[in-house]
Order: sequence, then C-alpha cells, then structure tokens
Amino acid sequence: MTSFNEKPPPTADELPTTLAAERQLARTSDEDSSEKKDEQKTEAKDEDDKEKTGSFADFWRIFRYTDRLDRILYAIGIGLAIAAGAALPLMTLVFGQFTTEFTKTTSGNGVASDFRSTVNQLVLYFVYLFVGRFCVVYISNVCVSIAALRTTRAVRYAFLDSTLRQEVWHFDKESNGSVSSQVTTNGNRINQGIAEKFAFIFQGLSLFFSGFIIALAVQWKLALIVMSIVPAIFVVVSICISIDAVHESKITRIYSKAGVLSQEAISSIKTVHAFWAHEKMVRSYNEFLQAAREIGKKKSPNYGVMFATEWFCVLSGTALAFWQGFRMYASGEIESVGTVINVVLAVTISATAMSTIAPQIQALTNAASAASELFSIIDKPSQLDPLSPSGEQPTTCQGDIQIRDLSFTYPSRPTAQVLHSLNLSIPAGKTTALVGASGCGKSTLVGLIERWYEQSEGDILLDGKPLSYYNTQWLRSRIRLVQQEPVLFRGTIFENVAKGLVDSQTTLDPGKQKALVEEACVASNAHGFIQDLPDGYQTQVGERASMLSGGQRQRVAIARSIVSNPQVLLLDEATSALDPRAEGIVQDALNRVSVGKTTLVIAHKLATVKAADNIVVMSYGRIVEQGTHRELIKLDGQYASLVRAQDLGSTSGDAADFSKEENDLEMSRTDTLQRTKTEPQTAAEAEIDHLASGTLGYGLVKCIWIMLTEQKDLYFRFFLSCVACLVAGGTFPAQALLDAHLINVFTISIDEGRERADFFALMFFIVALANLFAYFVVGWICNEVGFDYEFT
Ligand SMILES: Nc1ncnc2c1ncn2[C@@H]1O[C@H](COP(=O)(O)OP(=O)(O)OP(=O)(O)O)[C@@H](O)[C@H]1O
Repeated sequence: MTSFNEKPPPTADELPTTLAAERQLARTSDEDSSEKKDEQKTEAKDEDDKEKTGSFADFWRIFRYTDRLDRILYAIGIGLAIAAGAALPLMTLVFGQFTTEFTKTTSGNGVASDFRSTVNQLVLYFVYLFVGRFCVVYISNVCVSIAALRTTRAVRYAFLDSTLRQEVWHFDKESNGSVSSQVTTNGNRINQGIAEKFAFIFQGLSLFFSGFIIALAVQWKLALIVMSIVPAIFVVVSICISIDAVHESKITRIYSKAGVLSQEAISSIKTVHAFWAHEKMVRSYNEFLQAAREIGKKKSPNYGVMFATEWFCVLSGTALAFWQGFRMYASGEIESVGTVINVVLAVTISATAMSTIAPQIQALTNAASAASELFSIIDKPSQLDPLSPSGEQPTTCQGDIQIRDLSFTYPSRPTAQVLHSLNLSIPAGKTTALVGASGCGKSTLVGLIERWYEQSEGDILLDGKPLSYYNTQWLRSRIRLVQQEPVLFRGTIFENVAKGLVDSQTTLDPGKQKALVEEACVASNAHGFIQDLPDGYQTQVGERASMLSGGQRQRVAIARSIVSNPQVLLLDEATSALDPRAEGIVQDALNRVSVGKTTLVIAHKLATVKAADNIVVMSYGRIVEQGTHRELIKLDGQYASLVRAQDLGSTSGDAADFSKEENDLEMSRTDTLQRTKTEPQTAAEAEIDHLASGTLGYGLVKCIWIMLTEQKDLYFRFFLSCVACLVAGGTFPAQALLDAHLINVFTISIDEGRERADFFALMFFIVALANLFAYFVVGWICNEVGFDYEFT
C-alpha cells in the first residue's frame, strides 16, 4: 500500500527547517557526530574569516545618520568636553603656585598675612575650576548622550528598513543571526561608542595636549626631560589597545551568537522540553561561554602590561622630574618648587590621559565593527525588493496562472534541485489542489508564486505576463497566502485584519474600514467569536496571538487575507494544525471565501481537496498525475493509492462535513475559551514579572560572597591577588609621602638637599618598580582565575 510516507527518509539536507528550535536541535544533535563537528568548525572558521572588523570609515559613517539637531548637540557636547579636559591642567598652575607660596612661608621667606590672602585667592580659583568643570562635563554628557540615542535610532531604523527589503532567501542563511539580536546588540554597541565615551576621548585629548602646553610654557626644559616617558607610554598603550580591541570584538561576537542560541531556546521552550534537549542546549551555550572565556583570559595580562608600564613610567618620570628639578633649582634655572610641581603634575596628568582614552577607543572600535555589520546589510542591494515602487500595477486582475517549464533550486542549497521542468495551469476562478509526499516541493511552488524566490528556469505567468512584470507589493496584495501557522501581530483584532487593506482602502475613513474588516470577518467565520469577546474587535491578541485559540487565530488570519478581496488565494495546509472541530469551522470559512477566486490548495488530508476542480499529484519536484478526484480514482495511480491509504470512506476527521450547528456550538464556547485562556496568561505574565524582578533579592556583597565561597581552589590566587592589589594601591599613599619629602628638600640648604633629593628620587623609583610588579601579578592572576581586570 502506498502512503504519503512512501518517500525514503529525508537526508540531513532535506530536513524541514521551519521551526527555529528544530533547526537548533538538529544542529545540537549534529554536534554529537565528530565528523559533523569538523564540518561545523570549518564553517565557523569561514564565517569568522568573513567577519568584519570595522574601520574608521565605518565609525565615521555612523554620523551620516545625524540630523541638524544631533549635529548641534554633538558640537556643544564635544566643545564642552574639550573645555573640561583643559580645565584639569589649569589646576596644576594653581597647585604649583600654592606649593610655592607654602614653601616660601614655611621656610620663613614669606609674610603670613600675604600667604593667607594668596591661599584664599587660590582656593577660590580651585572652587571656580571645580564648579565650572562639573557643569561643563554634565552638559557635555547630556548633549552627547541625547545625540547618540537619536543617531543610533536612525541607524537601527535604516537597518530594519533594509532588512525588510531583503529578498526572502537572505533569511535562509543561519549565519545572519536573529534580526532582533542584531538590532539590539549592535545598536547598543554603536550607542556606547558615540555617546559619553566618544566625548570622553575629546576630553582626554584636550587634557593630553593642554597638559603638555602648560608644562612647556612653565618650564620647557624640565617639561621636555619629563616628557621622555611619553613615547614609552604611547607605544605600549597603543599596542595593548589594538590587541584588546581584537579580543573584545571576538568576545562580543561570541556573546551575540550565544544570545541568539538562548533566544531560540527560550522562544521554543516547549520543543526543548519535549525533546529533552536542555542538556544539549546548555552544552552548546557553555561552549560559547568557554570560547569567550578563553579569549577573555588573554585580556587581563594585556591590561596588566598596559597599566604596569604606564604607572611605572609615570612614577619614574616623577622621580626623574624631582631629581632633575632640584638640580635646576640648585643651578638657579628654576626659581621655586612650585614650577617643578606644576611641570610634574601637568606632564603626568597628560601621560595618564592616554590610558583613560584607551577603554574609550575600545568602545569606538566596537562601535565601528557593530556599524560595519549593520552597514553590510544596509548596503546590500536587494535582488527582489518587496517595497520597490517599480513594476506594473494593472487596475484589474483575472487571476489566471500558468506555469511553464519551471525549475528551481534554493540559493541556500544550490546542489539540490527542488522543482524539475514543471508545467501547470491554474485557471482563474477555479480551485487547484496540490498533493504529494512531504518534501516534494508543494510549498516551494507557493513560495515562487508569492515571488519569495526567483525561479532558476522557466516562467510563472499571471494573466499572461511573467510575475516580474508586476510591482511586488501589488502582486502580493492580489495573491494572498494562508499558511499552516498563522502569524498575528501584537495589537487588536481590528488592527490585525486591517493590515490586509491595500491601495485606496488604507485611506478610507475609519467607519468604512471597520465595515470592510467586519465583512471579511463574517466571511471567515470569525465575526461571531470576536463579538463574544469582552472588547470585540478592540481585543488585544497578545504576544504571538496567545490569547486566541488556534482556530480563532486562523480565522482572523483568513479575514486579513481576504479583506482586500484578492483574486488568488494560496492555502498552504491552512487547516492542518487544527483539531477536527476547529478544522471544520475554518474549512467552512475557506470554502466560502474561495468562491469565484483562483485557489491553490495544499493539503495532506485528501478529504479537504476532493472537491477541487483539478488535483495535481507531485512527486520529487515533478507532476505525476492530475485531474478531478473521480478521474484520478479511475486512473488508479498514485492518488488512488493515497486515497486508499487515508480511507476516505471514513467520515471521521472529514472537515468539510462539519455542520453549521457545530460551528455555532464552537462560537458559543468562545466566551469560556476566552476566559480560560486569559487566566493562565495572567499567571504567566505574573511569573515573567517575578523573573524579571531579578536576583532573588541578593545584594552585591552576597553575590560576591557566594562566588568566592564556590571557588575554594582559587583561594591562594585570591590571596596573592589581594597582596598585589594592596601593593599597587599602596604605591599612591607612598607617592604622597615621598612628594612631601621631596618638596621639603627645596626648603633646606642646597648641599643637604641634593643628597636627600637623590635618596627620595631613588625611593620613588623603587615604588615605581613595586607598582610595576604588582600590576603584572594582578594581570597574571586575573588570567588564571578568569576575572575581569577591573574587578580586582
Ligand atoms: N528555504 C529553504 N532553503 C533550502 N531548502 C529548502 C527550503 N525550503 C524547503 N527546502 C527544501 O525543498 C524541498 C521541498 O520543500 P517543500 O517545503 O516545498 O516541500 P513540501 O512538499 O511543501 O513539504 P511538506 O508537505 O512537508 O510541507 C525539501 O527538500 C526542503 O528541504
């Protein structure tokens, strides 16, 4: 006996790819096979190779999405950031003056009353500078943040617009990741790179240059000597930033893939449960985390080298400045200790500005790579732009479809031809049914008529003209599709049905639109249950229309498809996901709405197609038989075998036979259905709210404590890390102590002072070495335990 399952088991290539979870499950099961693993690795590598790193041009291009207001905000924000940067080195002038006055008085060379008034004056300068800087930084951040949000929104909009214009086969590629994750993750990365961090770079640069300018203006010779530390810092920081940018962008990509995986798993949680796939999912997710960790481990030593070198240079530069400064003071080249302090502070502030710029540059490179990913879609020309205005839009459409020598291969699977030289007539106003084994190409044919794909060979003619002759939007509003899994959008029932309105219908007044929507709902058997809902047509359907039953969803979807009165209806397994009762009601609706229209029906259940004007039997992408039910039974070929296999004599499950009474019965149940549906939904929402509320009330300290107690084998490394952190942190008070001693040196006799200056400068150098060592150790331990460098 022949059945629909006569086809040999599908190869891996032929597995259906509809459900994200099934795809994911297939992917995770494949991972069990080492051969497949190797293939995947190669694919992943190819993909990685193709990954864009983002250039300065990409970053710069983000600003092309700014409007006039954004540009004004950026100009204000950056201008103020530059002012804020310059304010800090100005403080070194005040501080230098303060030190001079102080040492003058303590060494008995100044008048106490003069000192007091000078100090008052200098303190006031400090206050002015601090308040001014506070205001300037605040306004700068606000302006830049607002401009960044607006710009990111514009980039996201352009990305979504281009994505929606892409041809359908663009979405067949798994490497695209989910669009929502691209918009969210890459949008956030862009926003981070063009907001406060962007302004901070200008602040840092202004700090860097103004510090040097002030130092050179105050004492150019000493300034140049101290500046000898800058090239070393510059080289090391630049190398470390470049290395870190590469690591960071790899990690972000891995996290984004992990995000897509978790999103798929959560959105298909029932399938995950049903297939007991938790472990595989968690394992796959863990593989991503491990990969991110491996790369992350390289970041800490890199930071260790960067900060260790930077602070070593700064501290040893300070030692050098005091050592040389005292000699210049002794020879009369420098008049006061204030000059030395001024130069030292200005140069060290400038030098350290480089490392504060470093993390911001990383945010910039991240933004550039995120932008390059979004731009690669924005720039991608669509070979079949559904929103393009080109193409003819005739005023009438007969709905006659002729298929000639049609062959097709999916672009994403070029080695497997799906349709082979198909010839078929789908006459206007008649019902044509497509039947055949799963995977024989029925839905593919529907996809080609909808113009989701371009045929490889042959033609599909609508009213004698190839589909490419018509405007795509016009075509899709004349050929409406009803699929197995109806997709409704968040919003009211009215809004969902009204989405099907086309052309002049969209500009009708609300009353007329309402009448059209109601008419369509009456025709699709949906009006009755909608009226019984508490808010009628204004009822919210909820996320993925979860507040409606499968049959109700399908009838609303049918209403949406027919509200524009299309000439052609494509019904792809429109009732197969429903239980027999709902199927009967929906089938009844379909029978009514398809009267007088060209209808192409795909159905596995032959009872639903036996009344069709022409039944076409497909096998392996070819038409093997066609005719009416009676003719095909007489022929006693494949169709007859299928009929026997399904035992059409039995009335059970014969959807078309459901009576009007049963329809009414279902409608009377609607109210109950609605209520029982709503309650679990509310409970689910409460559960989501509870989960969204976060961390079971654990505070930061408790979280850190749990983390530490779970990592007992790392205690020794924690201990070492604490010691190293204490040493690294301790160098700053030690520096303050040494500074005080070195300032004192300027208040005693030259001979005695020289000896002490040498000693304390040496001590400074030793502190610098301790600091260098401590930062290295912290970097190494972070690498070992997998901590973020900043955490320590
Ligand atoms: N987007 C796609 N990319 C690559 N191959 C695809 C794609 N969609 C379907 N296929 C392949 O094309 C072949 C025909 O699929 P199609 O969905 O047209 O079959 P069908 O007859 O409608 O099956 P069913 O009755 O199970 O829905 C199958 O081998 C399938 O794996």
